[in-house]
Amino acid sequence: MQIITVHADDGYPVFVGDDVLTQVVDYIPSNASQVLLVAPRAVETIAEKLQTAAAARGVRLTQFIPEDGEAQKTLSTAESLWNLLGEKRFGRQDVIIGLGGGATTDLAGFVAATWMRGIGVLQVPTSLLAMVDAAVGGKTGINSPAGKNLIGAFHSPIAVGISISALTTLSAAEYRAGLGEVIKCGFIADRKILNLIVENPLIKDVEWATEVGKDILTELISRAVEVKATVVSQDLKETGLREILNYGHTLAHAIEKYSNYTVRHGEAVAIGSVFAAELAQDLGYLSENDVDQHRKIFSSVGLPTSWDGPIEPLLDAMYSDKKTHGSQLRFVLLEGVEKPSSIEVSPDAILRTWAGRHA
Ligand SMILES: NC(=O)c1ccc[n+]([C@@H]2O[C@H](COP(=O)([O-])OP(=O)(O)OC[C@H]3O[C@@H](n4cnc5c(N)ncnc54)[C@H](O)[C@@H]3O)[C@@H](O)[C@H]2O)c1
Ligand SMILES: O=C(O)C(=O)C[C@@H](O)[C@H](O)[C@H](O)COP(=O)(O)O
Ligand SMILES: [Zn+2]
Repeated sequence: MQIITVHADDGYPVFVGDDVLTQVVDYIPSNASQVLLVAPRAVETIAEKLQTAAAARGVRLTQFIPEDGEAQKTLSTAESLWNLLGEKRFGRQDVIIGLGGGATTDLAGFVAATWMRGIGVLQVPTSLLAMVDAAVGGKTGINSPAGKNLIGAFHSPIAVGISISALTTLSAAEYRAGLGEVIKCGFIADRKILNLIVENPLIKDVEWATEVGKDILTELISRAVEVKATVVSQDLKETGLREILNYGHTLAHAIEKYSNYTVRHGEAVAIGSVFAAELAQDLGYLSENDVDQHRKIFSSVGLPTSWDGPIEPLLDAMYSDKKTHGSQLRFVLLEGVEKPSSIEVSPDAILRTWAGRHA
């Protein structure tokens, strides 16, 4: 087992191992008398294990089963959770456990951040995407009709437990979507991630990755978490540096919203990162080879690299992006692998690149 420490707020450990549920349960504060477990039906087997472990600790556990996927990141689900916390008389010392994919850890974290102005949350990610990204770093939130993740709070967890064995029940498509965020980390801060993926093409196959390739998968997960931990430890509230974790997300969030969340987050990040590379090439920061590298690596793991819908509604949605300053759109662009920065981009430049790639 490996422990990666995030130095934000009080600091917290991220446990990475085959099965680290016990380590997470050990972090339930000793004065907590109850725990709210937020977990979708897809991870019921792990939820049962957590219930047994919590019972052994003498805490009362209530489980809330949200709708699956992005549909749970809504105000009405958050309200149901607040009502449940009130009904069960949850106090400041009690905690929430978010068990599931990134949608669940975002929701559970947001409810923990807002109940009584903030109670503890333990994050137990079960999708690859949540392991390498969503459960770590303290960004929590829900969506609104105005856009994705527009309502939320920074709320660091007490601890995060990444049990690699959880991935054995994850679908092939969800697993590949998680690789989108892993590759993003490679481009912004760790070229070894890109090398590992190129050297191990079978990594795209979740069965291979969780059996024969388990050591490589574990290294990829740990490296991606290290990237996130290093950035978040320096800039928890995204005053600058943290924006690099948003590589590919300006377009990705617009595509997710426009497609009514039928495009997976990790798939949208792959499309958005390739577009960011094309934009960087048009603006003179990257070469054609760099753009090819983006297309090849994302498509090598079965991720999409382009989007066929119209650009106008996407451009409109991009103006709700949190990196926007006033009316000025900003993109995270690369000047090379491991060289990200946040750059103001005109709508004309976006339209030109979009038109060029469809020529
Ligand atoms: N807070 C952050 O820093 C951050 C970072 C990245 C992404 N996100 C958010 O995370 C969300 C995407 O996360 P996601 O891709 O995990 O989506 P998700 O939570 O919708 O999970 C994807 C699907 O996999 C299922 N699933 C999860 N674990 C499983 C398992 N072990 N076995 C079987 N099925 C399982 C889920 O029930 C769901 O159907 C988006 O809302 C995105 O905005 C947040
Ligand atoms: O942790 C961050 O910071 C990120 O930007 C990580 C992203 O992968 C993640 O999707 C995040 O939720 C996006 O945040 P947002 O502030 O653009 O909504
Ligand atoms: Zn993301």
